[in-house]
Amino acid sequence: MARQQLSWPTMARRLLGMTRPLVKTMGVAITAGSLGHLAAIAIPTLGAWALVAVVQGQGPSLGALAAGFIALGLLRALLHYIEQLANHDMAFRILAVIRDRVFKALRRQAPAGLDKHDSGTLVSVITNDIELLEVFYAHTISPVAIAVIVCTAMTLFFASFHWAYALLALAIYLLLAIAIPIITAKLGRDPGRQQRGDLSRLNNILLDSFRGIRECVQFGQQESRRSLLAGAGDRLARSVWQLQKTESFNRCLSLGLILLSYGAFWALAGYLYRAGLVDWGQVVIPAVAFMSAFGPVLALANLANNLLLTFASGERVLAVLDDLPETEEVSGDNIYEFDKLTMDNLSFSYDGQPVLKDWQLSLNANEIVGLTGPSGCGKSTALKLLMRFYDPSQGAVTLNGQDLRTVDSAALRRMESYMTQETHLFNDSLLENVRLANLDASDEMVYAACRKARIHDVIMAFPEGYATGAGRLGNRLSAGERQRIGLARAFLHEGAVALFDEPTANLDSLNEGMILKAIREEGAKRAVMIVSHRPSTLRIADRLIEVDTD
Ligand SMILES: Nc1ncnc2c1ncn2[C@@H]1O[C@H](COP(=O)(O)OP(=O)(O)OP(=O)(O)O)[C@@H](O)[C@H]1O
Repeated sequence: MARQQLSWPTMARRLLGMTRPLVKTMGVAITAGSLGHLAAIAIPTLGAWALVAVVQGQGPSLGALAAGFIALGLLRALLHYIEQLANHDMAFRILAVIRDRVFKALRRQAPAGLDKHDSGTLVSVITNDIELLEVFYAHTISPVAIAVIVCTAMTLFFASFHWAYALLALAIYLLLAIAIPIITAKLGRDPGRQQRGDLSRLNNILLDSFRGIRECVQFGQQESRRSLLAGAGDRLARSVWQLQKTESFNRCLSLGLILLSYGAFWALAGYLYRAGLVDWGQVVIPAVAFMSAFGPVLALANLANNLLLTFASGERVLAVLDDLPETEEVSGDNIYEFDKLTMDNLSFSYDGQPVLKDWQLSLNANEIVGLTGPSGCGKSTALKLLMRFYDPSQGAVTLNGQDLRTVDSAALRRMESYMTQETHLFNDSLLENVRLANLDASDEMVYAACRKARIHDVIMAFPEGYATGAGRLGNRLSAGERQRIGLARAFLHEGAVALFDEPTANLDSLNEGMILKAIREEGAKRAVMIVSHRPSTLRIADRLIEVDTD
């Protein structure tokens, strides 16, 4: 992930940009929220006004007053409901859009781009980080607008009694809504990032430990693993604690300021009264309104607390969206015939680390080419370049003479199948696990591919046969059996080119012989490249390429 550190305004602008299609819903939330807060402030203010009026002998009837309170209360409830509904409707719609964009970005980057990420971080981004953006969409945008509207309305209301009230209120609002969030943001930004980072580190260690549980047991590493987990848990607890301290400080600061402002308002009102600038009704009514009007601005002051985590998450989500794929998808014409795949003077580096240098290689229709060489010399990397998971740093891979960088990506995937050293089984039936190599294949075609890969009898021995769920089998399939499922997929794929990376590494000599015979038969209708260290496997090759690292 591009670990960019975005400024809060940049991030807010980018996250805000995603709300454009839902601007009407946001308008409803802001209108309902502003009116709802004004209705809430009007309840105690109406009480104060009635009190003053009664003392002056011209109060409203009790019935009218009660009706006013009830109407304002109901209005407040209804408007609050509408505000929350609109905000959450908008937030969850936007989260769906962001999730979709993140998955699209991951698809664009897969498979090569994803090698750079650890799966724990990606899982955190896809789940927790996106969820946390809800705070921004449901509890940040409209509260800011609502606070601006309500504070402006209240400042004007106070000015109608005396300009000094308005000035004091405005100063307090600005301190609460701007100064305190800025202080909190400064203090809490690093702890926020730290907390998100520590959480994904903990996820990584957990996933890693699950995957390596057998090695832990075999090599007696349970205790060291436990202390690694405990250490990550402690680090997370410390960063959460640090964040909590910032939040508590923020709350103390805002509540302290509000209490001080009560005193300041009463002192100002007392001064104005003694100076004969206001009557006592103009003391009580604005003072009660002042004390009741902090809801929206307090929400704004507390917002910085929530935004610390939300923006740390936003940074990670945007980093996934901004990550560039290793290779750009190309859309062009379909390719119907396969003639030749070549590497011309090709060099390739992983992040500046050279792996392949001046490679020359060709694979013709209906031939089997063996590729061998010392471990780490770049054989698997060469297959990935033939699949265009990566583009070369120098030179080119060409298909029928055309640079792979200009070949239609979907057509290329239809033309080439690639069996890797590890076969991943999805949590689906074995039938579907094989069929994913060719979704149009009938059940009979899947069985035939499995027979060729010498896995049919193994599958049929399970009580549910091909319907057996791969997830339920857990680790029951041996490495060789998994590998043969990978082979069955390669046989089922109808592309003109089949690339095999160590297809017989986990097989006994009997199975190896049978599978090589099947691959040999494939070679009659497809171009096959086999990467292997085994001379017995390479014997079926028409041509052998030996990589020389000197
Ligand atoms: N995604 C990657 N990022 C960085 N380096 C990588 C990556 N994949 C492989 N390498 C490095 O590139 C080199 C070539 O790896 P590759 O897997 O292509 O070798 P190989 O010849 O297939 O090895 P083996 O015979 O052991 O399978 C190795 O040094 C490996 O560590």
